[in-house]
Amino acid sequence: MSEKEFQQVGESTTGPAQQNPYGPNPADFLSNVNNFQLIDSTLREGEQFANAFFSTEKKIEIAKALDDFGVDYIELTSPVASEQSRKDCEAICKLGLKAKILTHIRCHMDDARVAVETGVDGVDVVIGTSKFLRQYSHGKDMNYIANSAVEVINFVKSKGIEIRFSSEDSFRSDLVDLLNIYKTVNKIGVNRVGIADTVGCANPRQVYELVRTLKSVVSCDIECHFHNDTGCAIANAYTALEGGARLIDVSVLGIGERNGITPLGGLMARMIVAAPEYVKSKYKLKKIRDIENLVADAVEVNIPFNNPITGFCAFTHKAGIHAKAILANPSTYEILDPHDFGLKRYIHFANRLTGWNAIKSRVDQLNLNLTDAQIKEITAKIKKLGDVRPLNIDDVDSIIKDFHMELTTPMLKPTEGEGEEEPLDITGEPASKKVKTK
Ligand SMILES: CC(=O)SCCNC(=O)CCNC(=O)[C@H](O)C(C)(C)COP(=O)(O)OP(=O)(O)OC[C@H]1O[C@@H](n2cnc3c(N)ncnc32)[C@H](O)[C@@H]1OP(=O)(O)O
Ligand SMILES: O=C(O)CCC(=O)C(=O)O
Ligand SMILES: [Zn+2]
Repeated sequence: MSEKEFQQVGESTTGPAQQNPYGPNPADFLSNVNNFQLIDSTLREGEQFANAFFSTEKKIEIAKALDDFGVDYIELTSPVASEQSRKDCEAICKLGLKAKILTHIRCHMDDARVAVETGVDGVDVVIGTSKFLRQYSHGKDMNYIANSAVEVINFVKSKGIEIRFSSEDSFRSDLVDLLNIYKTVNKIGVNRVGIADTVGCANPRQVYELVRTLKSVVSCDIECHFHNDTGCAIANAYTALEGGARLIDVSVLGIGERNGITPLGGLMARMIVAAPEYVKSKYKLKKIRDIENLVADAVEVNIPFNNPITGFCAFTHKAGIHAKAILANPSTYEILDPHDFGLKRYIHFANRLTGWNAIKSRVDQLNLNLTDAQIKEITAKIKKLGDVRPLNIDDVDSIIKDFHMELTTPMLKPTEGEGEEEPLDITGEPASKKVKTK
């Protein structure tokens, strides 16, 4: 459907989010909903998306766009993945971006030695702690994991750059194992610990509980990484922040392994409702559409129709009841203000679910003078035609203009023998059936 089929309505609303009664509970002193940071992993997790191939130039373009948007960190593919990955990592480090540059490695000295030479601001270290990964991925026990974590962390710290330790598959790991390893790495001064829902199995309640528990055993910041296999990635990120996590991993459009992780745009939609001032002051929300288009083009996908914020109908209102209320006050059916994202709202009135209020607003836009009764009559014609086929804005405008013209043009008297067959208008009704009163 083209934009032309919609009527654009309204100016910026006065902060519907601020009136949201479901905002964070101010009594929750651990919450970081008003004080979170973003680690964008489009150039790491996102490169693991099935369709992704980023040339050096494309990586640089994406990194610059993310930096301009205001993400706090940009995470890059491991420099040991390939020779070009290492060179790209070095090239991005040299750009002098405001965002800190991280690279993501296995918990192994071989990887760490290469990582610290790239010029990154920090290293994200990960190792699987669940039974599945310990048995079938790397084959190491918790004791070995703890020892190699300590070695890698101390080494990276000695280079004067940030270090984060994360357990892969945290939600299928033994809680005691997890807390022990996190306590160990916290003690030796890791900058952050990470929780990863690697298979997307966690729900928001489990996330909240794990973050709160972890918060009671470590003093460093907590980062969270959520896969979206069961559709909880945004909700889990939000509850992680409520529970006291400080950093969330995102990628543009959520691209990553399988169906990906918490999407940057979707998380912004959630967070602007919860913390409007913080989000608006920190991130250039009007850039979201451009960044999504950039990445969508790069990995050859379309933006999903139901994407938060940028889905083609994210701010399009259709049913008559909705349209009437939106025209009166957009907050009736919008929790997000499209203008915050440099976008517009539309009323889709060319269909049989429309109502006379929506049609009246189109009549006003066309600068025509018709009574409410006349507009209701036009609405009935639109619905009648809308029962037969999909409509577009030109259909509706023709019905309106035709009706108006009939009102304002004097009827020609048929000469004898002519006019037995009255002309039908676009809706198939005799033109003379129109109400002529004002
Ligand atoms: C959940 C995640 O997304 S984690 C991040 C995933 N990212 C990547 O995999 C980056 C891209 N990967 C690569 O380029 C390659 O897999 C490399 C270069 C890292 C390794 O390649 P290869 O040496 O050929 O090994 P391969 O990929 O087949 O297997 C992974 C190896 O890493 C080991 N390993 C896996 N995870 C870890 C870990 N967290 N810490 C230490 N070692 C690990 C495995 O035991 C296996 O070692 P093996 O050679 O003894 O079998
Ligand atoms: O490093 C991390 O925290 C997460 C790694 C990852 O991509 C995952 O576990 O899904
Ligand atoms: Zn992941």
